Amino acid sequence: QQAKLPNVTILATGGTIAGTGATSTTTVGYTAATVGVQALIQAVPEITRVANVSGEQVFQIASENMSNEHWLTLAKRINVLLGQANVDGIVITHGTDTLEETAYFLNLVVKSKKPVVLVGSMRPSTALSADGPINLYNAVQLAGSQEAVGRGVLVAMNDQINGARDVTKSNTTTTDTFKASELGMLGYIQGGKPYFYRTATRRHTVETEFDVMNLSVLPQVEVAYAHANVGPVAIDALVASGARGLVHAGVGNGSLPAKVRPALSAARKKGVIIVRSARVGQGIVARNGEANDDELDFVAGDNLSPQKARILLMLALTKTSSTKEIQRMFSTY
Ligand SMILES: NC(=O)C[C@H](N)C(=O)O
Repeated sequence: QQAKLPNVTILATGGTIAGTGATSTTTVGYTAATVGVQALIQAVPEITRVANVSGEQVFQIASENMSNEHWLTLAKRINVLLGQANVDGIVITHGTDTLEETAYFLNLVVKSKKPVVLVGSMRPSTALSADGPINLYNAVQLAGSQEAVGRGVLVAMNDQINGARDVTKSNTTTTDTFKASELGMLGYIQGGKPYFYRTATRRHTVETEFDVMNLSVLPQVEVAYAHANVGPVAIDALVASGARGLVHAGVGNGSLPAKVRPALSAARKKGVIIVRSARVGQGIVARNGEANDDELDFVAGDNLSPQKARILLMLALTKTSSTKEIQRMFSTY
């Protein structure tokens, strides 16, 4: 242990960053989540010069298999670690498919100002020009930096820093996939130093009202996707399966197709909370815009993607079932 260096814990969860392929040119069709955390650290000995690093294997999964239960386990472990004086920051290695969702969940339930940085890779560890090692090196430096304190959960990939709320995977395979849509990234990591230009304005971490430390399950919230010719089948099935909340990934500005509106309205009358969002990927779904939310007693999803609206609605339902209160939360987080 070097006294001057920050203490960073790496929590490994799997993903392509821990993946292996048959050959150095295998960049699709590889196996995710095979390399353990100690091997990940040993592959980048440079990080031991910038931080005192320790590793824990929390799970070993491809992130398409990430579940609410995994999130609760991860959040609880992070809160315990960050409560210790000998931990300055945390890096989570993670598959990229649901990385943005884990990041937003943690952004709402981590109770510390210390840096929490998610990192993954688009190429497996065995590939030519694998992006995992440099991403991990940058993430550790960011998690150990003073600059990252109090900024909420961050994503460090491709030399760029993004905030958990706004970042999304935007390309199926390229290494520059993580973007904050039209809102832009927060900064860069260059030469081992973070450069921040912007900061997230929505409340996060220590400023939220959510606490998962005593929870073992989250309320069931599902997403129903709209498209031309859509009918009520999926919505009715999701409600019948016991959903307490439904996020409607509407077309355009969160519009409700005529065959969908009665099914959503009936679900609301049964007590299911309905959030109107959009499948478009950019822009705001505002209250009483393309639908009369006051009359339907629905919640407008602001600019959250459907998958992130699901997370906020789950956490909201741990506190309240009032649409007014939930609408306030969607304007706050
Ligand atoms: N690039 C990746 O990490 C993709 C992988 N399917 C995962 O999310 O685990």
